[in-house]
Amino acid sequence: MKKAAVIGAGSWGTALSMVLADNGHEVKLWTRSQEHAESIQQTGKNLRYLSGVELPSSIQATSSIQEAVSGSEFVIVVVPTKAMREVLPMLKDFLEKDAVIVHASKGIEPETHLRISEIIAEEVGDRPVACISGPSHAEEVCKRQPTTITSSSIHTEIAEQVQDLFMNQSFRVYTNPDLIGVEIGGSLKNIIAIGSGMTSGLGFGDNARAALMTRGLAEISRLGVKLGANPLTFSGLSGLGDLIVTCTSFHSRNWRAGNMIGKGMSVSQVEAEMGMVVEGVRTTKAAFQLSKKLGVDMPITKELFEVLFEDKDVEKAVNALMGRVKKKEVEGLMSGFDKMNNNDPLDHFEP
Ligand SMILES: NC(=O)c1ccc[n+]([C@@H]2O[C@H](COP(=O)([O-])OP(=O)(O)OC[C@H]3O[C@@H](n4cnc5c(N)ncnc54)[C@H](O)[C@@H]3O)[C@@H](O)[C@H]2O)c1
Ligand SMILES: O=P(O)(O)OC[C@H](O)CO
Repeated sequence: MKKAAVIGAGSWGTALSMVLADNGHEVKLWTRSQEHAESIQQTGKNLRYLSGVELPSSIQATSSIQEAVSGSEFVIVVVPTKAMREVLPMLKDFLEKDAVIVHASKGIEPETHLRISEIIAEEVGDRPVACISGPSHAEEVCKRQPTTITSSSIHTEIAEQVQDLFMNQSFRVYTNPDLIGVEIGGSLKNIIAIGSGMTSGLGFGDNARAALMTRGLAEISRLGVKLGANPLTFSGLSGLGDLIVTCTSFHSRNWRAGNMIGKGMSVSQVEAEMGMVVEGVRTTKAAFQLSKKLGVDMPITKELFEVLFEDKDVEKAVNALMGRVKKKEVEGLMSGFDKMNNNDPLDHFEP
């Protein structure tokens, strides 16, 4: 039995608390407001974010970050990316010496272009950090439906500790040492999910969605490899896996946001309507900036940036993508494979 603090009682923090409680760990779930903590304690439910779900009674909700973090061996941070710089300084002084920080959020910071593990390093200093990411909608995890994710850390033993912490019969956890690839894949799929929702909002069908997902993965991989990721990570759970789930599910906030924009709503109207974080909007800005800085061609991200931040008409964005000059498919996709040490890509996957 381990002691764990989950920082952020939105849908994902709550679902992860359930996995940890199911595994017999002592779980403190930190909420931003005292009222929310009291409501969870009194009703045994998170009425705001996962209303129909009965939480294990062992989960202790608290609005005291000191109470949550002190004594915890694992601190799982699950707030939206834009809240990281507010929350991390609040918990920093209460961290135990050997506490492992795990983050489960998916985003890149605009302007700095930092991944979340890099923001953590800036805010709390040099500590063991892991990221968990993969195709995992909270709505299904809390029903204990089969889910697979990846635990990633540059320290193999930390990734494995986190794997052991979360893994159970309905929640299967793999490890991957490629922290850059895992964080980039999980963050950038949200951009493509917004685009996928837009195509449905515009009335397009399966062909358009499949095109966007495939070419989206190509540009995610191009940027990731430029940043130092292993290209094969993008065909794993935190890459292709998460892209599939987010681009094809009504659970996805990013997909739903794109769908509403495709039907004609403005970005601000959509964000107000959702009431939950839509990470892909800010990440589109960050990825667009990064692609320009690094000279990486990301045509889908560019068009979505113009729709989301420069009021470009969605249909004009589609026309711009479809009317690009002719290209070879495979050459661009394969660039970066030379970074692999091994000549046989299949050797990189464990059975
Ligand atoms: N929902 C999912 O199924 C899911 C799955 C995997 C990953 N994620 C990722 O997890 C992260 C959190 O998503 P979520 O679905 O739980 O979001 P959510 O909108 O359901 O909840 C966000 C939580 O963060 C809190 N919060 C917001 N701003 C804050 C601030 N400034 N300070 C402190 N707390 C603040 C909110 O009160 C809320 O409890 C996102 O990065 C998301 O991409 C979500
Ligand atoms: O609801 P979304 O679009 O934020 O996606 C949630 C998760 O990232 C899916 O794995």
